[in-house]
Order: sequence, then C-alpha cells, then structure tokens
Amino acid sequence: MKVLNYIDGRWMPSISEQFVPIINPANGESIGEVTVSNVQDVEQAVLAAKRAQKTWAFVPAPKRAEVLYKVGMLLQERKEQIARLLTMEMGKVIEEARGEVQEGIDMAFYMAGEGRRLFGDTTPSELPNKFAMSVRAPIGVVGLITPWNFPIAIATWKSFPAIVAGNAVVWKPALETPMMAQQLAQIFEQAGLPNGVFNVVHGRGSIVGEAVVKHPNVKVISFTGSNEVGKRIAETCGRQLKKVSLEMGGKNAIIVMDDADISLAVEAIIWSAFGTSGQRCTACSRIIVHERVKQQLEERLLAAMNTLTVGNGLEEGVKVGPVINQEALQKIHHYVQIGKNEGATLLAGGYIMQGDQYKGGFYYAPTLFTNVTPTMTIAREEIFGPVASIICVRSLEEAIEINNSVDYGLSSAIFTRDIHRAFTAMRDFDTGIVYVNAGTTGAEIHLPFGGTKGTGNGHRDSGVAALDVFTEWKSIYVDYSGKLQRAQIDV
Ligand SMILES: NC(=O)c1ccc[n+]([C@@H]2O[C@H](COP(=O)([O-])OP(=O)(O)OC[C@H]3O[C@@H](n4cnc5c(N)ncnc54)[C@H](O)[C@@H]3O)[C@@H](O)[C@H]2O)c1
Ligand SMILES: O=C[C@H](O)CS(=O)(=O)O
Repeated sequence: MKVLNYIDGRWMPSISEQFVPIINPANGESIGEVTVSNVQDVEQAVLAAKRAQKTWAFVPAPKRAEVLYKVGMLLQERKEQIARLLTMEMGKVIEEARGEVQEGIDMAFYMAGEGRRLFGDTTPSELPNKFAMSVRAPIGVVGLITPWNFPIAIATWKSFPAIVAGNAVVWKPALETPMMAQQLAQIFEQAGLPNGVFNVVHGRGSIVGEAVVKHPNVKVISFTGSNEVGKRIAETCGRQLKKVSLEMGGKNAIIVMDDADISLAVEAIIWSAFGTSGQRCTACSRIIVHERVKQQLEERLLAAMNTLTVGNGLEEGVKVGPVINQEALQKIHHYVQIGKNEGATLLAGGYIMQGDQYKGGFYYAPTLFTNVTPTMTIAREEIFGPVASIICVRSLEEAIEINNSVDYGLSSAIFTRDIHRAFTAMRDFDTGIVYVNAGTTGAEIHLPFGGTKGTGNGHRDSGVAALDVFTEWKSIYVDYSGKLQRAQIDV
C-alpha cells in the first residue's frame, strides 16, 4: 500500500518523490510505504486550506455538522477494518484498537451535536436598549501535529472540533502511522467534505512539522507529543504570537490506600500500566502504596502479570503488544538499567523478549520495580513503555505529595473506600484528570482532556473545551436606542 498526501481533495505523492517503508512493529515487516514531503508540499496544503476555509466558514454550522455525522457513520461501518490496520501499523492489541476507533466515532457524533450548539453568551447590557452577546468565530487554517500512539483518536479530537467550528485543517500525522491518516482522509472525502477543508501532509517533524508551525497563514497549532518537541513548537509560536495548544507527556500514579479493594486495584494497575504496552500519555508508571498493603499488592500484581500474554496484537488472547520500534525498545531498556543502578528492586520483567514468536518484532517484557524512591529517575521521567514502579508511603498526605512532586500533571487515581480520602485526593491531586477507584486511563470524549505543569499549556483536547482552541471569542453589542450611548460614563 502506498500512502500519499491528501491536498485540496486530491491524492498526491510529495514533490520530493521520496518514500519510506511503514513497519509492522509486531514482526518488523514492511506493510507499505509513505510519501515523505517537504516544505513545498506544506505550502500547497496551506494555500488550499486557506482558499477552502473562506467558503467553509459561511456554511451554517448545522450543515458542517452533517458532514461529521456522516464521518461518524462511515467510521462505524469500517470500524473492524480500521482497527485491524491500526494494530498492524501501531501494534496495540485488537481490542484496544477497536476502542480507539470507537473514540473517533463518539467524537464525530459529539462534535456533530456541537454544530447545533456552539453556544455563546447573551448578557444584560449596562445601558438601556442595548443587546450584548458573544459568539464563537472560526480562526482560519489550523495546523494539527499528532503522535503515533493514538493515531486516529487524537486526530479526531482535534480535527472534528476544528472543522465544525468553520476552520480548515492541515494535518501532519506521525510518520510511523500514516495509514490511519489515509483512512480518516478517505472517510472525509466520502462524507462529502469540500476539497481543501481537510489536508494531510506526511513527513518528518523537523521538516513538515516545522513548516506547518512556522507558516504565517496557519493561525493555530494543536500539538500532541513529547515535551521536547512541544516546547520547541511553543517557542516558534510564541515569536509569532500564534495560538498553540500542547498536550504532552505524563508520569501518572495510582495510589492504593490500606482500605482499598485490592483486587480492583490490581486489575486497574495491570490495565493502566501494561495496556498499549505502557505507550499512553495516561499510562500508570508509579504505584504509590500504603505500607500496610504493600506486600499483598506486590504478590497479587506479580500473579496477575504472570497471566499476561505478550505477542502480536492480532492474535487471540494476546494482552500486551509490541512497542513502536527498535529505538523505543532501547530507550525502555535503558531506563530499566538506570532503575537497577539507582537501587530499585526488579520484581518482574526487565528484558527485551526474544524467541521465535517475537522474531523481527519489538517486544519488551512487562516490568515491575519495587522499593523505588520518589527521587529516582524511573519515578520522575516518562518511560513510555511497560514499566511500573512501586513507591511505599505511610499516609494519604505523603502519597499526594509524591503524586504531585513530578514535572507532569496528566492523570492520577486513588483506590480507597473512604469518602473523605477520595474527596481529599480529588481536591489535592495536581493533575488534569482524576480517577477514584479506576485506573489512570480510559478518558471519555465529552470531558476536557489534558494536564497541568509539564503536560500542557493550559488548553484542552476533547469536550466542549476543545472548541476554545479552534475559535476566537467575538463580543457584539447592538444598540437600538437610536442615540449614542457611552458605557463607563454616568448615564
Ligand atoms: N497528553 C496527551 O494528550 C498525549 C497523548 C498521546 C501521546 N502523548 C505524548 O506523545 C509522546 C509520544 O509520541 P511521539 O514519540 O510521536 O512524540 P513526538 O513529539 O516525537 O512526535 C509528535 C509529532 O510531532 C512531530 N514533530 C517532531 N519534531 C517536530 C518539530 N520539530 N516540529 C514540529 N513537529 C514535530 C512528529 O513528527 C509527530 O508527528 C509521549 O511523550 C506521550 O506522552 C501525549
Ligand atoms: O490518548 C488517548 C487515550 O484514549 C486517552 S486514555 O489513555 O484512554 O485516557
């Protein structure tokens, strides 16, 4: 399969004529190739988007929403086919891939509904015979830059609100997962979205991504990815006073108190830490446990880890798939060595999986450390792999302090049966997402998604909050008094 750019409603290779292979992380085999674009391709896409947006902005929002509704229906029809491709391209197990496509379907119907809302405010004016209201206005061409770990869901979180609000999109997907971008573009095409409203340019972040960010006609950047890249993008946007929304890394924790339902906590930790092979921004990589239940939790976690089958995510019964590539494998293994060197106790895993069934693929054994202290590197940095660390505490206050002590602030969870402890944690966790008696993953699309501190810059994906990224507030005053009334003057 050859994956091409989608610009102005046409499928085209980059003018560079270069292609790179798309690799299935389960076995290292090439499953296709993708065009690698350059700055001129971005130029063409932005030009098309700018032209198309002028007309799209005048299409009534409920009509714009009808296209999203069709997109939702088409995603639903093709859910299984897209999910299987997603597993082949990115590696996550098929049941998770189905869940990811479902997020896109949910987002389509949710944002289609927004086409009939897009609420602003009406307020009383302080002057007689004067009407005051605020409306959301589209901004223009928006640039989307996305990672490989949720290659279709994150694109829907960003493109659907952008489009329903009357903007046009230039999307640079991750080079590892271009087939998902192709699927989404095909669906927009089939749903009847006018040419140029949605454009995809494949290529390297340092070339295509930077060109999108720098382009003066791209008025908003919505980025999800690593902190390193996010900060760089923010600097560039800052120089241009360009609006930028950043969703970045996490170092998420599950707190297990001494009154917790341990079976429930174990199930949640297994799913949050090792689901998607730990490659979720919301993955649980710290388990902060009360000393009274530490030993019990360790034993039950180890027993549960023994039942995890690692392998090709398309195979029946497999619970943990490969990680994305060789580089990720090495990075994860490097962190495990650091953990050992800094004095953490390795309870399980800690190695790259080898053997016939893993041949060619990138498999890391689910790994558990204990006796980890909050200052150790593995307790502070994002590993983005199936590695979790147990930190022991004596009180809720200590647990909350450790939870909040990292540079990130995406998701945190507490297991307790005590309502006072639960509400204290809800109040004091310094993260954008909080769970009580559930793991750190599993966000739903109708609530804001994002985090505090190093995780973001105050914006949110998902929910109505996403519209704030892609619209500008316009405040409108209509004076029907027939005379010039002046506010801030004694009347
Ligand atoms: N908070 C969230 O919502 C969320 C969700 C998923 C993933 N993530 C984070 O994403 C990271 C993993 O994804 P990744 O490895 O693809 O991240 P990454 O930052 O390497 O890449 C993300 C995207 O940015 C592009 N890019 C790279 N350099 C660029 C540059 N100089 N200018 C513009 N674009 C550039 C890449 O090509 C890719 O499309 C993790 O840190 C994870 O926590 C965050
Ligand atoms: O990043 C996308 C995920 O769906 C969010 S979560 O891990 O399920 O919370």
